[in-house]
Amino acid sequence: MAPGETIIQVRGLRNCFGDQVIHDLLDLDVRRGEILGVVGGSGTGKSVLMRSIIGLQQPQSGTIEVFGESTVDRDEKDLIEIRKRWGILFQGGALFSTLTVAENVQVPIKEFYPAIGQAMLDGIAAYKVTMTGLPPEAAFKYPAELSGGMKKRAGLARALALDPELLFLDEPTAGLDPIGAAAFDELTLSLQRTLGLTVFLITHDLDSLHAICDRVAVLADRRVIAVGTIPELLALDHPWIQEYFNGPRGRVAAVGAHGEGGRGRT
Ligand SMILES: Nc1ncnc2c1ncn2[C@@H]1O[C@H](COP(=O)(O)OP(=O)(O)OP(=O)(O)O)[C@@H](O)[C@H]1O
Repeated sequence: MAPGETIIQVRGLRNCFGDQVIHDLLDLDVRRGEILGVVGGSGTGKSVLMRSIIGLQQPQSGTIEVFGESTVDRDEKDLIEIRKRWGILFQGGALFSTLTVAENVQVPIKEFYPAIGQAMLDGIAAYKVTMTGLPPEAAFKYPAELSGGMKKRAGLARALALDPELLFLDEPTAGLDPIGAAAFDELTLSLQRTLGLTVFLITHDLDSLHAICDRVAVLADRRVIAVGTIPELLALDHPWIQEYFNGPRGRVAAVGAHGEGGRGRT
């Protein structure tokens, strides 16, 4: 696939839980090589959208293609080849608490490549741990021994275990202090550039949107109401978009990213 080509295509998506309609007629395209920020009020269905895309949530209707293949109504084993091509950092890191960081990183490798020997597994885990900016000794620690920021990095190391082309990040900077969050943004951007990743980034973090996202998709009214760069979104007259980006926090984040010394992408 060429850069800019659609890597995730969602059309007419409908998700309900009982009487509660979460998504209706939702469309979205994610292009290869971009960092797409996904924003929306709490409960608008950002995580449900991600879970639908990766085949963990069966929608009522609609189509979803990732790398040109449907992820709807597929058995887990049908999705094996696609699952090897993406990595996921779930909200909160979702590390296995009884495994060390290295063992956590090795979980997806063992699942998909059971024949790989322990020495190579250890080598890959050490490399991924270093790649995410953790000290080498962090590989031997248990999640409970790590700070919040280190847990996120360990989760990212596991998400990168299989050298994915596509990375899903669900609120990676939530719970981090501003310095830790900015450092995680830098890491995401540098990995995306170095590895040529496409990143689907669910976030509430306005600083992250300004600092690293190429485009932002806005979820409201059960669908994606707009996708574009932040200046493109600001030109729209939607009340939630105006309130979000032009409210007090939005303005501070914009000054931080585009003001003196800033290097906003959008
Ligand atoms: N398995 C489930 N069963 C029933 N309802 C669910 C389920 N998963 C999600 N929901 C509901 O779907 C809605 C959307 O949830 P989701 O977690 O996707 O929101 P979100 O936009 O990611 O929110 P936040 O920003 O607060 O994380 C919520 O009202 C939630 O309660």
